[in-house]
Amino acid sequence: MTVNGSAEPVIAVEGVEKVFDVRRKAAGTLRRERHQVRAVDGISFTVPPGEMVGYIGPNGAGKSTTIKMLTGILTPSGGRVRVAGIDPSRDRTRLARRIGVVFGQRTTLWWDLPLRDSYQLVRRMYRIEDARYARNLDACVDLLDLGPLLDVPVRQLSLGQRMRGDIAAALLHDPDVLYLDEPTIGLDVISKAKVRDFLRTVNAERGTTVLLTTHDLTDIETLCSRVMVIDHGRLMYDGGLDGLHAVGESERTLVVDFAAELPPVQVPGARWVRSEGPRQWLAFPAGDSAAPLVTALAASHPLVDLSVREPAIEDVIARMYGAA
Ligand SMILES: Nc1ncnc2c1ncn2[C@@H]1O[C@H](COP(=O)(O)OP(=O)(O)OP(=O)(O)O)[C@@H](O)[C@H]1O
Repeated sequence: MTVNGSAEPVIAVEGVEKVFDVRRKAAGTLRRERHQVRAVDGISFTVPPGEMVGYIGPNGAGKSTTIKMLTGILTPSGGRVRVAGIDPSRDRTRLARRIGVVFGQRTTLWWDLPLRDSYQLVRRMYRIEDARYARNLDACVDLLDLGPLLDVPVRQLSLGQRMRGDIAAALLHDPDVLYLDEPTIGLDVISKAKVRDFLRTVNAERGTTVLLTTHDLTDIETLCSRVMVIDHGRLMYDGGLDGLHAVGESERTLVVDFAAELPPVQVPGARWVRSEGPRQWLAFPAGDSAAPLVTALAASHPLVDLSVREPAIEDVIARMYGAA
């Protein structure tokens, strides 16, 4: 990748705005009034090559609009965007060779074609040379377990299989930057883990820069060193996940099944939340490790089972605003 090794950011966004003109019916009349929606309202950030950044926020916050401006689908109303040194809205075709895009909610594959044929079309579209295509396809097939799926039409794939197929398609041309919009939405636990492992490997081995939009905090925790939070079109936070938890005073929950019904247990570092038969819920700061709690509980009471529940990203954000 050409920008790798230099201090140049691969994504540079400076004071970017996107205003939509919409017409809405005025209350109590049949008239339609003009109205402006500031979907993105003056955002600035840079992403150095090889970083994996989470881009999160509540519904309607402006995430997709930002990503569409970074891919060149939408032209900003103001400000400046550069991706791999290219102005996306001016040179979308050139940019397409440098970026890969995956939307969890829809496929970029050909519905009636087997995966193998879809990949051939991608190869022709991007004019990927034979050796590189073979190398990238082999790596994706291997790491994403796509071998048995290559001859299956896309419409017959499960959501998790299709998502793995989509991610491979986005990487065949070796993009510098990968945009992922809800890549684990609707997937089961095993498929989610596979997708996350794969993304980590791609990032580590190829140095691909990743911008990830998700509502699943575990995606962010397992993949991203940095998170940006957007709300009402503005960047509310840009930093490490620990900082977000601290600002949001967020908590994780330990769900413990004891061998017998017990009075509320008291453990240092945790707060009893509720009990239901032998099951108890204990909250602890999201930035802390669960290990000392588990050790303390196991030492004092026989345990049958336990699990840790992550705070929903909406809760973290809601608390963040509550604390602000
Ligand atoms: N083409 C459009 N025309 C008019 N308004 C739009 C358009 N696209 C987005 N918006 C508005 O811009 C705001 C931001 O939308 P956007 O889709 O970027 O949010 P988001 O953060 O991606 O939300 P979600 O998590 O629900 O996908 C919303 O108020 C939305 O209704």
